[in-house]
Amino acid sequence: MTATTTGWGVELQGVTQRYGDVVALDDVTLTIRPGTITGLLGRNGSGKSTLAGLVAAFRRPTAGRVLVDGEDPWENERVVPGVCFVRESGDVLDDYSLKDNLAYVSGARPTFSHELAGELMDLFELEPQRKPSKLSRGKKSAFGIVLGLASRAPLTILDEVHLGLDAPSRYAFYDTLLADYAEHPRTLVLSSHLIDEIERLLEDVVVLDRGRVLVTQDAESLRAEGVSVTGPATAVQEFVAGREVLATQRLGGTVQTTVRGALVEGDVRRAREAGIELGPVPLQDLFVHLTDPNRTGASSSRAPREADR
Ligand SMILES: Nc1ncnc2c1ncn2[C@@H]1O[C@H](COP(=O)(O)OP(=O)(O)OP(=O)(O)O)[C@@H](O)[C@H]1O
Repeated sequence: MTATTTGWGVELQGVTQRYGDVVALDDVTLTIRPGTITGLLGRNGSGKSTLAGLVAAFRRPTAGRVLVDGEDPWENERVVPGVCFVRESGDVLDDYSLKDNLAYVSGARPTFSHELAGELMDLFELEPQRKPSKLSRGKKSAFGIVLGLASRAPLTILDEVHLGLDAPSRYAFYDTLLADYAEHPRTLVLSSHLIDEIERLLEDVVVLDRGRVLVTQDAESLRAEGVSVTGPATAVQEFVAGREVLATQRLGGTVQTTVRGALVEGDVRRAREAGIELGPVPLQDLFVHLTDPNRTGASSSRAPREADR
């Protein structure tokens, strides 16, 4: 295997995945840059796990092409050992101890770090002699994380693995992930519908919505795209005219509108003169607005919904 230090990239070209009548992914084209931490975000059922499963070569797409480090991963002896896909459900040998599971995985992963595995086992207080079937949900998730991070695979996909962890364990996971990523650059994909906690980790963001790509962008520019505009109703209405309005709330004569689209030169001065306050929008809020099923059109401006009035 030619594991690079900067990780493997992923490309999907016109990928469709059907399960009978269900179209889980619909003509998806996107790139995951090598050597980045990418957030694979989307509401329940949006197709995140399906996409991850295709990249990990668990199945072949109904149509389109999946490329991992430039090659089709399906039954690919070079690529498959370099892709580590950890699901919350956990793909472990339930009748074997954690220690035996670690031995099994390390044998299949040339990049596996026993040192990091040991550190993480201690951090999450996992006893090597225990069997996965005897672990609590949180400890099971933690063990998945041990396998995922210690594998140091050039492409690691962690699918909702942190959801079962309590808050201290989640923060320990985020810190360890960042520290290890800094020392051992690779491609990490974190799938989640809970964004507030992981957003500080993300360099790139892919948002899926009902099987389609809604956003694929670097996190910094996506953050800069969301602007909260607050002030007197008429002034705000004039200021946001021609912009993509994601949501509007009214409180008496004051209106708070969330718009998508980076500020342009002169906006800050114009806002100040009109008595308008401009502020950032958390990625989580932007995600909620973008994936709102009542939202029409991804790029056009729209009038506030009735419910907003
Ligand atoms: N094996 C399957 N058979 C039939 N339908 C499936 C199968 N796996 C997924 N689906 C359907 O495909 C769609 C996408 O599911 P997927 O699990 O990929 O979404 P997700 O974004 O990972 O969801 P969640 O956040 O709830 O885990 C859903 O409508 C789901 O019901």
